[in-house]
Amino acid sequence: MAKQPPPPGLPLRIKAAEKLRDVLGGAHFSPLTSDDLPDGRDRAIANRLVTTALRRHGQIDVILAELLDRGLPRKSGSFEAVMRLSLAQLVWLPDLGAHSALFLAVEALKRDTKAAHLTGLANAVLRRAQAESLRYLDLPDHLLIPDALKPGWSALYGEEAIDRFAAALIAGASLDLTLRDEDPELVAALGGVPVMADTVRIETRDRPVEAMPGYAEGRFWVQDAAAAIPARLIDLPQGARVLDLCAAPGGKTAQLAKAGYRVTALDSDATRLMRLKDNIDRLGYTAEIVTADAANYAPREKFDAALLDAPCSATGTFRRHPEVLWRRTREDIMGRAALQRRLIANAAASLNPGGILVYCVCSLEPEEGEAQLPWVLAHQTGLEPFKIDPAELNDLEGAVTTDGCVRTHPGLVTKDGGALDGFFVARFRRRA
Ligand SMILES: C[S@@+](CC[C@H](N)C(=O)[O-])C[C@H]1O[C@@H](n2cnc3c(N)ncnc32)[C@H](O)[C@@H]1O
Repeated sequence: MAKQPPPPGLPLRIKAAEKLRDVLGGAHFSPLTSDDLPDGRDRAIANRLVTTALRRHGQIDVILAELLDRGLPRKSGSFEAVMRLSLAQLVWLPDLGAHSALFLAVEALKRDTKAAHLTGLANAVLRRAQAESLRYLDLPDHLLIPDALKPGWSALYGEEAIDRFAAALIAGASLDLTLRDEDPELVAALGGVPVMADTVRIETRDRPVEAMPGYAEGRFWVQDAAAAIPARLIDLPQGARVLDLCAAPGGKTAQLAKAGYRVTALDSDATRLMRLKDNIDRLGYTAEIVTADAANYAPREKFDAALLDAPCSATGTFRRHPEVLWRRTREDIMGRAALQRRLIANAAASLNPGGILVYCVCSLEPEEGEAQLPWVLAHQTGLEPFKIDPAELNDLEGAVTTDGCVRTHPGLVTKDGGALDGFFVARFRRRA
């Protein structure tokens, strides 16, 4: 007998569950691509399911705790991922229909040998969730932010920050591009809106970045508006030697090359450096590429400036990577803050007298940002603060702190009315 084709919608459900399961297991989230699901409509639905389940993670935790008396069954394959997708669909994606949330969950579990015995449980739980979906829709948004992050955020960004950041999480991020040249024609072809300096924003797009006009010709690169700020805070004559530390995949390397500097791009990850090389080749820029640990790199010739985009908790990127919120522990953040201090010390040692150091992290955590300033002043006596003037950032009000650092977060509004990733930037000068 001929093999039955799978029910419509099942292949995309299984792909979505595999993706979510990987992320729950520790992988970095990236949307499903045409290699995963060639059909654009299927891919869009699968990505909506996964991103909604990730953004609503904290609320889905509450629902699962209420509906699974004995918690999640252990060693149950794709069960958790399949349930989270269907709960996201039942409560927040009503246009996808309730029937498929139940039916396809059961069908997906039947095909997973580790979870096939749980179809009865899944069916019962999802039926109860369907009956309660209007009540779940009213779950408070503050549940979207883990308790571990709330005190630091309320103290630094104000009491209402939790609600504002939760709203930014649900809204997600637009696509920000940095332009290689002033390029009004391209901006019009892309349907972009100027955000600040050479950053334009694309609110809706109908194709992958690689298929957008101008990509193949290297006329832009993808970079959040906030991530584009640090490189602009180095203002030196063309030809100055600039060290880009923790450089891959090269967004800031490209900006430094665009400014006319002789750039050395350093990263410890050789694979990520291959991506950097592809990116700057596509854009027509050049840079010396070095694979090394930034904590002990000792250049033969010192630099006029260094940009240190240090590894961090990345909580500032939660609109694109909601999973970072649920991964970070206090210990983890403190460990990264200690590494950042080692990297700052070594970056300072690679500068000529008078050389500029820009330190930045895509983190919202004060330990990785604001608290690094007094530490530098106390322990890196060879560095002095080189305060950022609000006039240097006149297209983003409210981003420069009283200490002369830059602090962006998803509650700040850009001139197009949009939001930004969370970044902290401090600038120093090596004493002569
Ligand atoms: C936030 S990403 C950098 C993004 C990049 N600056 C850009 O604008 O495209 C952090 C980078 O730090 C690198 N990294 C982490 N630890 C490092 C170390 N000890 N030395 C050098 N690079 C490191 C990672 O491989 C990663 O590429």
